[in-house]
Amino acid sequence: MRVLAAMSGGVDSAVAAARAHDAGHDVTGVHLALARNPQTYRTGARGCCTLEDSRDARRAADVIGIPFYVWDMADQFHESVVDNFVAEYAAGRTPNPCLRCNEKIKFAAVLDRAVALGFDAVVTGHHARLGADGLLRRSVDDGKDQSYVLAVLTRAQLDRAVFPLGDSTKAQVRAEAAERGLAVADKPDSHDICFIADGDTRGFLERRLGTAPGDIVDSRTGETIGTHNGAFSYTVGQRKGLDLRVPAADGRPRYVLSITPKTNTVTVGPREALAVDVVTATRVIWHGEPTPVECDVQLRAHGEVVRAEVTVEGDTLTARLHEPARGVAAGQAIVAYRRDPGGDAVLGSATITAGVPVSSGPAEPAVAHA
Ligand SMILES: Nc1ncnc2c1ncn2[C@@H]1O[C@H](COP(=O)(O)OP(=O)(O)OP(=O)(O)O)[C@@H](O)[C@H]1O
Repeated sequence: MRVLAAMSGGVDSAVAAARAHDAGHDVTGVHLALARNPQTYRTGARGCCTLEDSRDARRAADVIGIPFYVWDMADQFHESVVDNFVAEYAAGRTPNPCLRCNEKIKFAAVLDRAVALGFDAVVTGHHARLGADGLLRRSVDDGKDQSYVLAVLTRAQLDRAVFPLGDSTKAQVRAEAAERGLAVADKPDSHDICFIADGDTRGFLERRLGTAPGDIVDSRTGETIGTHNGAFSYTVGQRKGLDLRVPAADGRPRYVLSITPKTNTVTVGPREALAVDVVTATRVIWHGEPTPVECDVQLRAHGEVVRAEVTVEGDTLTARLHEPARGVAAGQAIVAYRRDPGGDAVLGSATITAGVPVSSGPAEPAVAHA
């Protein structure tokens, strides 16, 4: 196959490209320049957007012995990922930009351009597997598994994806990189959000959206117990960073229960009020298995899995959880997995719209738009 290896400048994608080359594919390496001002992006720790990353990717391609190009995708990245990230927070939701980048950039803009240039597939260093049945599966390395942020891909996108690392642990990948003489063998893993240089999401949102002082309200009493600089920078389930002037009567911490953009209000309550046992979601990608189906669901990146009955009707997915989950935020993905000894298989995914609090009546939106 003629394949395009997406090379971030990190160790994973360097080894993925090398393995694709060893497997006999005709591999071309491409680094995506995603930053409009690369110098403002984090250097060193990040594996995606700096000039240093671009040079690391080029050096790795040279060692492997494959042609290498840099594609400037900064405009598409900013429009599809960064602007969407800001808009989602402004609407009171909690987006996952890595998932969005996979959906709109790596396996859409990049894949489309690759196909137009005559490539058969895109190779990445994601930690995930593709089964013989075409279903996405978790990596053998639980701690590194990235199936959650890939679960949004359609069958057509998965058919043109190659993930050479899914059967390896991160430690094995690093050891192999060293054996291959790849200078990135010890490069630190990327963390946080690549376009937020200092890791301060709230500061980033305030620079984009301005500050908008408003109230933090107690769900039980309706009393204003604190203030904030913009409801948009909070997330359901959040406990830290709440500036409360009235301590809780029971002395227990309070958590964000909901965000209401229209009134710029953040509502907080005790931990037990976060528990939901029904989750609804939209923008469904489902891989065929008839529903209702008993499966595991994951409700946020690196979150725990919960057993549930999942039903898909049209573009709505409903998950009835067998035990309550907390911190379920609109805008995050719900990913359904079928247990499988060869790596749990992704049955489908959807974007969370609401969680229904345990033993409450009709669905209460996690975000009130009224
Ligand atoms: N700027 C980029 N240019 C090209 N490919 C990229 C870029 N950023 C990410 N990728 C691709 O997406 C994959 C997953 O990205 P992610 O940021 O999660 O990687 P990572 O864990 O940092 O991996 P790596 O060690 O390869 O950087 C990478 O392995 C790579 O194939």
